[in-house]
Amino acid sequence: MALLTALGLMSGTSMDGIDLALIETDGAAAVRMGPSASLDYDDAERSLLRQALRDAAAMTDRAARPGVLAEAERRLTASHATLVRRFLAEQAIEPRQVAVIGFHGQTVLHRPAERLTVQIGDGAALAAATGIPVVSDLRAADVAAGGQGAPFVPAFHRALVEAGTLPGPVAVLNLGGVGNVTYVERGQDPIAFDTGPANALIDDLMLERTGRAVDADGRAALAGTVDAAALAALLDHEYFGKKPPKSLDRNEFSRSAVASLSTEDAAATLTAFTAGSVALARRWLPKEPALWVVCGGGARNPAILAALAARVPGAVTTADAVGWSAAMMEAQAFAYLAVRSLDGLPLSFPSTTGVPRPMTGGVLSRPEPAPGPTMVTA
Ligand SMILES: Nc1ncnc2c1ncn2[C@@H]1O[C@H](COP(=O)(O)OP(=O)(O)OP(=O)(O)O)[C@@H](O)[C@H]1O
Ligand SMILES: CC(=O)N[C@H]1[C@@H]2OC[C@@H](O2)[C@@H](O)[C@@H]1O[C@H](C)C(=O)O
Repeated sequence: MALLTALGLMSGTSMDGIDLALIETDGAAAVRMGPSASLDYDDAERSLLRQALRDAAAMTDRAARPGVLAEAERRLTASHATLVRRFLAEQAIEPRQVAVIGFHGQTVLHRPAERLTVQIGDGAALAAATGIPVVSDLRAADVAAGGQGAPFVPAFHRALVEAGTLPGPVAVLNLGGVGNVTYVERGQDPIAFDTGPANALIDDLMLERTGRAVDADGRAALAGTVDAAALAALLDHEYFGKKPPKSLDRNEFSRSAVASLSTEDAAATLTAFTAGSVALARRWLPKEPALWVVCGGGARNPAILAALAARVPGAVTTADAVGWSAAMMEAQAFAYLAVRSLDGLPLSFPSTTGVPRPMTGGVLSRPEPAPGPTMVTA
């Protein structure tokens, strides 16, 4: 099949901004990575999204937009449109050169056990604003069919691993707000699930203690000491004993176990918690991974990378070090998934989300056709 040019847009659980990536792909084995861009949310957008998560907590109908959700969806869609238009102008790309946009939106609620996952983001409005077909709501069909609706990046992780020559089995570890792993052995369906918290608890701690939601370069954690009792309490959570498929809501875990510790010791302990939950995830993998490829913002935190290397027997590296993009992996993945959606190919599998059968999905919104020439009659 011919290669299509696709844009992927991701607004992840850390709610720090939007990533955009261009790829060319046939939706199968061929993936060529192109330029990318990001747009940070401003403080007003960040607090609006945090409020949207609170207002979504009581939702039972995924189409409802209680509280600030409607406003948050409008603002978020407008920011995505701004980023797309800015990127196309900078790269001198015409909208008609882009076959599709994969629009993840922002997860505001994820309760797969209740067949409920809610991503805000208006696909039709984004198509109208950009003049490009948009595939949105990519998780909905999976959850409606009984799947976890996450993780969804594994189909892309597999394509990358199978196109390369890395020593296997390979575990691709995404450390965003939440962590998820994809285990890839050549010729087999990927195995994937959420591992536990990645940066979300660390971000929330730092926001509370310093006013800035990041432990930049792991500096606080590297200056602190792990509190063994608090770490044991954190790791004593039923999620880690649960067999995959399984996925997490951003706010599934509490950081109350580190509340009385200094900022440094609390950060060190939460960092060890992230690494420790990945180490526990190994019990669900058929073989010990030879290589762990870390992507997402966690790949930029040396304290997390060191804590991980101390806890897993395989080698630990980053996506950038193997020629992929740690920062853009998810945006690229949603571009790839949008092309698969156009082709009716599966986005998720029984071994990734627990969906009963390989499942396609996504909702396609086409821009209105440009008005044709007006007939002038005498
Ligand atoms: N230099 C850095 N040092 C430490 N942490 C960092 C650094 N840069 C980014 N991060 C962390 O990475 C996170 C963002 O990662 P990423 O963009 O992969 O998350 P996301 O896509 O929003 O989340 P998810 O994958 O869960 O949807 C933030 O939580 C931030 O704290
Ligand atoms: C419901 C939802 O948005 N989940 C996110 C979240 O952030 C990381 C982890 O939890 C993962 O399951 C998923 O994102 C990535 C992109 C995925 O679906 O692969």
